[in-house]
Amino acid sequence: MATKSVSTFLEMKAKGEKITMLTAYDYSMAKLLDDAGVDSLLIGDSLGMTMLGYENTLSVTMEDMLHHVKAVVRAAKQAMVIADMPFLSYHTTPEAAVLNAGRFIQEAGAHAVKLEGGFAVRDKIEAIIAAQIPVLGHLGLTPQSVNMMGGFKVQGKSETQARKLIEEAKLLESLGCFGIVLECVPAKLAKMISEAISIPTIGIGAGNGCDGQVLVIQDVLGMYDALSPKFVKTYANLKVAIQDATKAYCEEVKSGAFPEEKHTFKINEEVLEKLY
Ligand SMILES: Nc1nc(=O)c2c([nH]1)NC[C@@H]1CN(c3ccc(C(=O)N[C@@H](CCC(=O)O)C(=O)O)cc3)CN21
Ligand SMILES: CC(C)C(=O)C(=O)O
Ligand SMILES: [Mg+2]
Repeated sequence: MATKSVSTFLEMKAKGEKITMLTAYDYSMAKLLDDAGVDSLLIGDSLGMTMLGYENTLSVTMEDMLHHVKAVVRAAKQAMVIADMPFLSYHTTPEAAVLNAGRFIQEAGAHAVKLEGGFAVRDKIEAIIAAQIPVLGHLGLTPQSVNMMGGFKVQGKSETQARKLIEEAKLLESLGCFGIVLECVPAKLAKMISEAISIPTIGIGAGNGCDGQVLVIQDVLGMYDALSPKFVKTYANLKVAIQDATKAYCEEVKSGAFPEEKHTFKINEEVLEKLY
């Protein structure tokens, strides 16, 4: 089966069919999610927090990202694979932005890239799209601006902020982005934006009026507790499952109950005889 693409996203919005997206950072998880039928896999720079243990996403490099994007691409058979551009990989010049976006396509095999911001990164988005690389926008809470925002806070609550968000969403549409992630934006504003543009909005903490939803997979599976944003729904509690399994394994190794005979390999008795 061919992978889902930019046109799939646009058709889904036109038909009113919701788009599903989850983050994935490694082969085995990406394979499970792809087999389960998720529409798109995002290698988020949130991997800096969930996979690498940083406090925010600012330390993540192109090399960190490429390593994980390559692993996810190997697993994806039907989902669209989107690589998140890390801090500083698209902020300097349009040329640098194209070359870095291009590495995700050429070296890693991603289908599209995502980057944060509106007016401030307009020329970079234009240049990447001119190079025929599909771009997913990202507005609202843009974690790479954490030091400007003074923390991970809901965005677009004031009239000025809300107007800016609406204008930026229209700008991204006009530049040719194939969708926009709306992160931590009031639900009614996100709905208004979704209705005002023809490209899909993918919400995270932005309510049910968006055209699709994205969450961080560790949050969905209940295996990362350094953060607990209000917008997360935990669909499984793997923290408990993983810790119970770990404790059971350790107990059985200590007691000698594991491994059992069925977990072992045999040697011919005649060979053994010669060794004695
Ligand atoms: N595991 C994980 N999940 C995420 O959703 C996520 C990451 N990591 N890393 C990158 C960013 C950071 N994100 C965050 C982190 C914290 C909040 C948070 O605590 N928000 C408050 C809202 C505060 C306010 O009222 O302004 C909340 O209560 O949800 C939100 C988004 C979303 N992203
Ligand atoms: C939460 C999503 C949208 C993201 O940007 C990430 O995982 O890095
Ligand atoms: Mg990100």
